[in-house]
Amino acid sequence: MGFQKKTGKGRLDKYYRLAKEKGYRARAAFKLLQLNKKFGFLQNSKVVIDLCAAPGSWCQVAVEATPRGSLIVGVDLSPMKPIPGVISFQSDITSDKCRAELRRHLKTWKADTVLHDGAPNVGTAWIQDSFNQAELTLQSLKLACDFLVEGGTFCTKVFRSAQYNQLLWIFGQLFDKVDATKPPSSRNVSAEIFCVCRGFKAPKHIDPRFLDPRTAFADLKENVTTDEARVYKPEVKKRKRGGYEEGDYTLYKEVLASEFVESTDPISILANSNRLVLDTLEPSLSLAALNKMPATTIEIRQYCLDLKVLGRSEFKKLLKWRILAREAFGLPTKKTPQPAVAEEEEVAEVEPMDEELKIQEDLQAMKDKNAAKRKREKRKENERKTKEIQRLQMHMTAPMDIGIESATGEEGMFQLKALEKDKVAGRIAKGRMAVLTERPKKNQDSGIGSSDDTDDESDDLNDTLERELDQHWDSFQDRRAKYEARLKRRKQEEDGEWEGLSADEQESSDDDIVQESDDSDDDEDDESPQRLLTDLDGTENDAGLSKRATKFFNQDVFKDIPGLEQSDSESIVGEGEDMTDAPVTGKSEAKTTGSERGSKTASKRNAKENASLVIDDEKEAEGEREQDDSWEDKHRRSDGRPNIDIITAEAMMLAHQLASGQKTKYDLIDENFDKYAFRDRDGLPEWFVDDEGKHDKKQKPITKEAAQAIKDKTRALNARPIKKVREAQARKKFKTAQRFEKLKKKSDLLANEEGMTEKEKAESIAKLIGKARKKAPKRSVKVVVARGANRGIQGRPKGVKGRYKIVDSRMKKEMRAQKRIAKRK
Ligand SMILES: C[S@@+](CC[C@H](N)C(=O)[O-])C[C@H]1O[C@@H](n2cnc3c(N)ncnc32)[C@H](O)[C@@H]1O
Repeated sequence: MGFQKKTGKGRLDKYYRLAKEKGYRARAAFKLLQLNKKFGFLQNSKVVIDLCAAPGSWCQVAVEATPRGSLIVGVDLSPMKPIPGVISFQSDITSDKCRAELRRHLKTWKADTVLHDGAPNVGTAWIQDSFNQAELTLQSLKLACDFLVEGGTFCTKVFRSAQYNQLLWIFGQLFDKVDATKPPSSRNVSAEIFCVCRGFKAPKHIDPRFLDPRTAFADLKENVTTDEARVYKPEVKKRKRGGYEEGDYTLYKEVLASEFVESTDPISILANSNRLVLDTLEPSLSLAALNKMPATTIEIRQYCLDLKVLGRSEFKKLLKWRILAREAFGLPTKKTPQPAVAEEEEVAEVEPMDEELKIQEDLQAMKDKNAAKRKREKRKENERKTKEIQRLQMHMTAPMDIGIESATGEEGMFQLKALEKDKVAGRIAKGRMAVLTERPKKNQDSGIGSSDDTDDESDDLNDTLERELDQHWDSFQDRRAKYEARLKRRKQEEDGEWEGLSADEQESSDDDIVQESDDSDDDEDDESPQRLLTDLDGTENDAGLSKRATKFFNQDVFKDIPGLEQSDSESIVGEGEDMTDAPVTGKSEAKTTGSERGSKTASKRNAKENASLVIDDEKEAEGEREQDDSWEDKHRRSDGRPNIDIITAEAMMLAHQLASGQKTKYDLIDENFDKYAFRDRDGLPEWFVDDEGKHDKKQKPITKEAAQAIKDKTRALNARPIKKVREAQARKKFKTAQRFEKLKKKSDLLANEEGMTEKEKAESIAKLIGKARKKAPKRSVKVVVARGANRGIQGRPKGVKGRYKIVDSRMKKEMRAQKRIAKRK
């Protein structure tokens, strides 16, 4: 017979695993451990009887929990592997033989505790199963009453069935204290419950009716084996515990077939008779008619010979035959119109049970199916979530992705479907169109609501406009916040560099900023959003110069430069823009300053550049500013500091000089005004200008420290593992963390385990840790066969490094032989 894995009902649960780990033969061990922990009856038990003990886990627990040298006797229908310290034998606990055997083992002793965890073969109808279980419990109680010492304990399994209350009542009569409990290790799906009956009263005389299932479960027994059950479920064989009927002491019963046909209770005849007689010595008209009927086939005759061997389908055929016979005899049947109420019932009796059973079965099947489906879905959902979290932890996904995915579920907040339902999507689409098409109209119109549109439409338009204004206002707020932050940052960076400015000027500059924001606030009333944004930037003053440019050119140095005042604002704006927004690089500074000095070439170039910088359109300006913003955002770290990677020794040296205060930004700018800055490039070929551009720079001296710093940096970069390796390392780390987390959970579970001692807990946890620990790789041992030059040598063979083992040709065979012998033992 193949081994069947217990996967049903989630059998491989934690207790199953724990039982395996601890060497218990069944997970049931934990039920007794938990019961004993709660009621503590095994500690003082010197004699224990375990009824229905196989495979023996309760016996194992009993050996552990009882005082050393206690007598433990286990009995079961099935054979049981021996357990040290336990006497076990095979017997039926309902038999007298079992009682005698127990007596033999106990001699004159009495048991302190009787355990019973018996379960008869189940799998038929639930009512039948539970009744059999209750019967078995009563049998075990009977044995307990025979063997228990006064004050002893009886611990038994009971099903929460119709007999449960009767059993509890009987326990109550025989014991001082009865506790019914379900230990945590007992599955919730199981109807089992455990009764711990303490303080056996040991009465001199026990009313035999207590221990007789016929009387103990008197009013329930009839329900269990009805005639219908016997006919429709003939495979459920029931022992005849009720004894013989009054005055009828024969087991074999014959009934005339005509009687069966005429009877109003055909079921009881089929259930209680052995044979339907079709031929009698005395002539009978009705039997003759039955014999002549074409429906009385050989098959039917065979069925009538022995009713006890018939199954459900045969009984059905007999009942059909009966109906045909009744029709032939003119007796009322279900098909005929109902002449008499009394006879109408007889056939109708058969159907309800059949249908009811079917409906019940169908209902149950549907329920099971639904429950399974729900469970499956829940499990899938949980698995999906776990995976997502893992992916997130491994940086394989962004939290946003989860949001999107989860939004696709039923509860998705932003489901388009849901929007469609509410017709919101349509409204949104409509609103958008309105924005695009109605805007120009609005400018032509004198005002909102002045059009001839219907009220609804104008309301929609108002809504849309309002929404749009809100959006503009929000984006304006965002941008203003960003702008102010940037401005502040710049101011901080440049503090001290504008030493030439007086305090008043500084104040005025501050005022300017306030003014700007005020302006922009005022502009809020202006309906053009573009204007809002342009003013917000506020980098220009009335003359078209940026503030910084104005400050710059207000310096005394520029006072005497002719043409600067009348220089077109566009070019100055360009310069101003360059000064403020472009990143400071030697080259750009050189260019800018070159133009300022009025050098012919540079000014020409600048004129070109400035021409390209001319901003005729506010939108374009805005776009550029946005580009600058994004450049700045990109090149700034989250803490607001510039994100510059220094990769050349020259840059490192400059950075060092700037950081140590040896030089200022303006020193660096000044240094760039050299002979190379004023080259006349007019008329030169492009390739030449390009090539010159690469070299017409002053070679700056590089300090030893800067060179070393760059070298170190490069070395550190090179020493860094490649991306793949780093990912693998991260994965490994993550997996280890996961394993550790699992281990922690398991240990917590074990630590909170009720049915274990502290020592056991510590041992189990140590075992878990041992398992989780990465095993050290086995050190390889070189096997050297002792032949040739190695035959009979002492010590390390020549040319062999590391661990070694010398073997000879016999060793393999001898080892195998030893194993064979050990197996035979
Ligand atoms: C759930 S198992 C008992 C498990 C046991 N307590 C343990 O811990 O290993 C139920 C046992 O009851 C036994 N059993 C059922 N009817 C019995 C009977 N009439 N006499 C003896 N044993 C019976 C079955 O053979 C089965 O081994």
